[in-house]
Amino acid sequence: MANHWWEIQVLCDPTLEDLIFWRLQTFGCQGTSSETKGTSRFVQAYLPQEAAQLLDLAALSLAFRQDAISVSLPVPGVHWHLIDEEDWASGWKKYWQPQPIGDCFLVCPAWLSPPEAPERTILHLDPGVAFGTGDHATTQLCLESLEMRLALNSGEKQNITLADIGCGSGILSIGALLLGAERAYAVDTDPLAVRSTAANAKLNEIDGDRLRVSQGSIDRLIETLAEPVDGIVCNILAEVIIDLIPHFEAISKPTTWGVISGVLLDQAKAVADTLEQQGWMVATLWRRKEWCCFNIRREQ
Ligand SMILES: C[S@@+](CC[C@H](N)C(=O)[O-])C[C@H]1O[C@@H](n2cnc3c(N)ncnc32)[C@H](O)[C@@H]1O
Repeated sequence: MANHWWEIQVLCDPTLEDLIFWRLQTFGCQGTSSETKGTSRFVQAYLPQEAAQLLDLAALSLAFRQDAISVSLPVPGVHWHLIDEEDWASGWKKYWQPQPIGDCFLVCPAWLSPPEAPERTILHLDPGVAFGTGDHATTQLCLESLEMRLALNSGEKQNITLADIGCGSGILSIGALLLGAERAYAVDTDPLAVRSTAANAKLNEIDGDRLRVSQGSIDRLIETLAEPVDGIVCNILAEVIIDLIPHFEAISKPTTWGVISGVLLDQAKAVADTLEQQGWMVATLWRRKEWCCFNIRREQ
């Protein structure tokens, strides 16, 4: 029995209520209620915290939006928050165990002792409230892509620099640095993520000069980077990524590659079209569950 729950609140046109209930139940919600608010219906649903991550909730919200648009009704207002977050902060840790990712990594919660003589590279993590425990398919796809780029090209990796846009817990930057990249420039619009990335860099004994983290987005990188980077990682949502892609060029050189995730399969075409329009070639497209990850490079 979970102690900590997502409370999902949806304010919708009454015509959409059944469809919203169906989506919430399919999503795994275990309790729902609804009431009238003015001319709308207010639906609440509950889900154990460990059953969904923020990207899943954002995807659910997108599905509500698309349902409404497809029948020309107003887009529902959707909010979610954790109930009992204070207890959750210590409670959820019980459920998180060391997790192997790809061929190289073992993501290890900071409060557990890592295995002695590990065969894998240990990535210590305490994400706090930031996204990026390694549990989500998109984070895994990005780490595996970085592994392919860095571990498999060991001769070329020494001088690699990386931009990590939407760094969350810092897991991707830290993974790249542990694989031998020289420096990562990480940004996130959420100040809690910035703090989490800096703390996780310390946990992994990564020098502050190798992982430079600041609050902001790609505009912050454009302002501050003295030179273009060798690689870009960006695991956010498709709508955000589509807006960011036209700015990738400003921090790139002709050989720059990218790892892009946070994209649902049915949004892949829109992202691929934008990449192509902006001079990026999709080298591989990996998928896991309903998510995909683009490995891209500049079109020569
Ligand atoms: C899905 S999490 C990814 C975290 C981590 N990189 C990973 O792969 O697990 C997305 C992160 O992007 C941040 N974010 C959202 N929009 C952004 C934007 N426009 N620019 C930079 N960061 C953004 C969020 O605050 C969140 O921490």
